[in-house]
Amino acid sequence: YDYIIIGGGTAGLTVANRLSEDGDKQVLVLEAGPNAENLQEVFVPGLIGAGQALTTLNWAYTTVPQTHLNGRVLTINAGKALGGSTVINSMIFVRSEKAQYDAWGILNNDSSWSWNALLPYFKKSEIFTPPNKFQQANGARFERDVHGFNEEQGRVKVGFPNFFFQQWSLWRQTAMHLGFPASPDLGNGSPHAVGVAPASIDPANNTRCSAACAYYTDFADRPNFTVLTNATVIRIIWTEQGRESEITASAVEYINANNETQVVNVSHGGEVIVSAGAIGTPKVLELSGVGNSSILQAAGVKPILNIPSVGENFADHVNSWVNAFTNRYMFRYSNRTGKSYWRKKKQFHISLKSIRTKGFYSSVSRSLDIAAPSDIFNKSEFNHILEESEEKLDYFATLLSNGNPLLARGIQAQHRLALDLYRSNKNLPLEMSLRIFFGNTSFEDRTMAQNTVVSALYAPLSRGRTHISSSDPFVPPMVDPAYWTHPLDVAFHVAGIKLARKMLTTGPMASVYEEEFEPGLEKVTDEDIENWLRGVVQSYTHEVGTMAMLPQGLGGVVDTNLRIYGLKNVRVADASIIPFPISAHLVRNFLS
Ligand SMILES: Cc1cc2nc3c(=O)[nH]c(=O)nc-3n(C[C@H](O)[C@H](O)[C@H](O)COP(=O)(O)OP(=O)(O)OC[C@H]3O[C@@H](n4cnc5c(N)ncnc54)[C@H](O)[C@@H]3O)c2cc1C
Repeated sequence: YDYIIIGGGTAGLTVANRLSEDGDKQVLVLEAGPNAENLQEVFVPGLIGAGQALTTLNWAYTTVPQTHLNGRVLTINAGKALGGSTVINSMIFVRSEKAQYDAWGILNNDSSWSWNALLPYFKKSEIFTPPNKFQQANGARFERDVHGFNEEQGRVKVGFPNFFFQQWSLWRQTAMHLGFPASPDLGNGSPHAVGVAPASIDPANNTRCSAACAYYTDFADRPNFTVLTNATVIRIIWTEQGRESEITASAVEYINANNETQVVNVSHGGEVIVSAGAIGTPKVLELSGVGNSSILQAAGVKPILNIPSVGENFADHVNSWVNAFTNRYMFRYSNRTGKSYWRKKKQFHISLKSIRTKGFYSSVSRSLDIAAPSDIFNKSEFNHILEESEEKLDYFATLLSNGNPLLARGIQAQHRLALDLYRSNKNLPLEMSLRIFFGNTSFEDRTMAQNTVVSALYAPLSRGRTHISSSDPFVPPMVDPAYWTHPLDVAFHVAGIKLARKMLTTGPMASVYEEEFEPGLEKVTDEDIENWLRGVVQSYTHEVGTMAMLPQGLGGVVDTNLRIYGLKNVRVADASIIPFPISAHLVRNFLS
């Protein structure tokens, strides 16, 4: 094969589709999971929770006990199917603040990684359906200039939901009362606002448009585009020619559905592209002998190339919530026909009719409110917080870099940039969204009359790591996101809970507020909230950064062409290359 792609997920299928446009090139995708596109739990948007619960479609990585979260072990969901995480994700298709994409280019001294340079590709990837009158009446807005409509080139079907709860309009009005502008488009690079999020859903039939739907199903008959499912890659095999810079991938070893070991060869001049996700990719590289030599030796793998930053620089979003009782009014909802579904309680009834009639299950509708520092801190208070972080730049860069001096410089460069962006209100630390079911209370134990505001911590400064601990490919990797290690992350998250409370109790949301029950009104001070949060915070499963695109002098693993330093023909294309987390929900748009 001219190109062997390890992992048929979000980025892997995108790359495979585009490469196979050249009919002279043979492209192979090896995907560990099955093709699950025909499962109702996958294609019915509203059954999203059921999809995640299917452990067969979810790697469900577990973390080591988290020091700053009361020693709790958290789960990080990641899709294990053709289409990767887009098979189980929430389908929100928004973009981050321009300055955050620009930060990638600044860190790499390469302006080809910037909002302006990426926007044409963002547009190329999508087939966008503008909102109709019903969707506009429910708050959907779009700016034509930032979207793609080309049915020849576009692949991901993107549009607005057809189903809206009444409370979302109250939520948006409340946000506006609190000073958030109404967003003209949450994908326009200025998402510090409130608006209705577009979703990767096919408007023709209200079904999920995963990466498999976008980049594989309609192209499966290309003779040069081969996809093997249930194929778990064990390692890359190398042709060593003496000098490190000439280490060349010659083949890839995988285990097929019958548990047989197979080898596929890379053509002369061909390439291997690793797209196994932010946890899967460093694992494949480490099993192949590329990574921190001491970690590899301890795991029983012969080192081929010592790159100590492989698996480091791990960043993830986390979330938490405020739950409040509400009155019945909130649960009457309208669809196109204006019909009331108040009495319908079987939430997990698989409703194909619902997607036909644009009912509850036809979308995962979200109105998002993206907050900046100015929304949660007053200026002098925030300056003080930033000064404290600036004084400790060295300390945290060293602490978070696991004894790797080059990466310490890289983390320090990221932190400096993040603090500068915070100062100019361009690093957006929180996403707020209104939901009806969220938190630790099981679905069965919930009363219906409940509102949740989810507060997600974006742009975190904490960095952790993931590494193999065994040469056995079926032993899950060690995952330590080191959540909440940096005090600025804690300060933002506590402030997010206070903002969530304020949103629930400000008009017009206040008109449907009855009483808060989580964290509970007895949690008054910042310290009370912080202590409660340590016991409940969850992963938002937006992990990035473990094969960071950074200069070698800053502890990078890949260059700006996504080639791994020191390897002749191996690139990485997935969330692991993102050096600096962005404030979007999260990277689907970018990886497409
Ligand atoms: C539950 C959930 C909700 C989310 N909600 C949203 C959202 O609403 N909007 C948004 O933009 N983002 C969301 N995200 C994040 C987003 O979906 C991911 O960041 C993105 O899809 C990651 O893409 P990727 O290409 O890096 O990895 P993935 O899409 O995860 O692809 C990696 C692929 O590699 C395969 N693989 C791994 N190891 C091997 C191996 N050894 N051999 C062969 N194959 C292997 C995996 O099975 C998988 O298919 C969500 C994520 C999750 C998990």
